[in-house]
Amino acid sequence: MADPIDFSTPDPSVRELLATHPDLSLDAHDGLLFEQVPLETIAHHVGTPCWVMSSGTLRKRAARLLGAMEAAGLSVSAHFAVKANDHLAVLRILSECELGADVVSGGELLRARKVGIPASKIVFSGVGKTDVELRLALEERIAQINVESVEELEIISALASGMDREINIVLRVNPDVDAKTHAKITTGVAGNKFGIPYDEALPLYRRARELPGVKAVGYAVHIGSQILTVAPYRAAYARIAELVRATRAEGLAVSVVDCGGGLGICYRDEGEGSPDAWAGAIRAELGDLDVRLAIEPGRWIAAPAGVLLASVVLRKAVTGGASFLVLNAAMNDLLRPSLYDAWHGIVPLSARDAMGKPEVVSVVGPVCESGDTFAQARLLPHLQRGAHVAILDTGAYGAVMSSTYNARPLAAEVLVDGHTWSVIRPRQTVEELWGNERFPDGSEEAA
Ligand SMILES: Cc1ncc(COP(=O)(O)O)c(C=O)c1O
Ligand SMILES: N[C@@H](CCCC[NH3+])C(=O)O
Repeated sequence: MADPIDFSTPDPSVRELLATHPDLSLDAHDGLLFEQVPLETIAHHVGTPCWVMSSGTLRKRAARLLGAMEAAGLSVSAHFAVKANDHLAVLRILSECELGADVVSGGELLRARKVGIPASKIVFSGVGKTDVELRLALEERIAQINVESVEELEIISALASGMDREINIVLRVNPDVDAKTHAKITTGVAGNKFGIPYDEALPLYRRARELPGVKAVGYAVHIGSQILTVAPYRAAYARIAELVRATRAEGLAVSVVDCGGGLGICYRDEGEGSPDAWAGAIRAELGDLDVRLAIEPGRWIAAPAGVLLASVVLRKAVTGGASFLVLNAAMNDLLRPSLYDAWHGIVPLSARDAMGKPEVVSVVGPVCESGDTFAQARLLPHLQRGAHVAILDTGAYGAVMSSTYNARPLAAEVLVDGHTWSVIRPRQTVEELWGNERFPDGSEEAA
């Protein structure tokens, strides 16, 4: 007899999706479990939309990544890319796993410090750090600032000298290597705003050695996100190795290479980026350089550790076409499908629903934008009004990219750990949406 949840479709079935998500399972009685917690329980008590993060998945994936580096014989300091998920509870778990932080704003820096990540384990990237943010980094004495332009180098030098400080700087190089990822998340080809053009890196390194307040210690490279093959990494690292050798040939010391992040995950059926292959690329190209190595992973650790729970508000029938399944989650919650046409698995929470007769539907949110679409022409089990679903792989670039567009309060967040769960951010109230708004006459209430 055919497996009732293994229906034939170009998209992965519920069973196939669960096979690539080991901490999600379908229990005949309790429905979809994250670790050992029935997600229906959370939907029932907390309501939807609701983000759910798994502590166990975060820990396992952090350990797996660090283990791959170690197995390759590499001593690497790992800095979690806080932009992927900046919730304090998530950062605390990852800091307990020995990860430092890669930050791109003063706010992220302070979040990392708030959970006790030592300044010595914080690196600061980004093309437009403000003076206020740079002063904060200098005051905190973070490990290094990844510099993205000559202009920024001069600003940091002036600020640091004014504060009588010296800070380690690493030049982020744009190696002009195509990461073969989505155009909106590639960062390492000429023309992207990120990094210093390859040919300008060594002259700038020379210049940095002459400037007060800054100590050039190495190079960084980050070519993009959701990278699934090792070839772009090898190409980028080979160029960095060449640069390190050329720099040393001039008698200049280089002690750090920051290999960036970008390792991709399996959203659909693309297979996930391999930590072993990534570690192999680092070892092959940079292993004999005698430098301190760093990585900045975000998505690979956090994305599969999160789901977004939503309810079916209604089914909208379309004559002669696929019905719309309108959810109570929307693009203001999860922006990735609207922004990048990203594909996310959608799985019913109830075991009975998950085994329902499949049909082709379009899954949309209620926001007034045609782009507010989670899935087009998706084969899903038949779902009725009120049914709950989990949108998978939303632990990275999910809640952090939410907005309150259409006056929709930010969704609640829950953390599961084994059999237990807790609310780590209550649902925002409508009153909180306008709590900071004032009328021009200074009053807080409409007349
Ligand atoms: C400088 C830098 N480091 C690390 C990351 C993390 O990337 P990912 O989440 O793809 O690992 C990013 C985001 O792409 C980044 O811009
Ligand atoms: N926000 C993007 C990734 C950008 C990574 C940051 N440079 C995503 O959801 O895939």
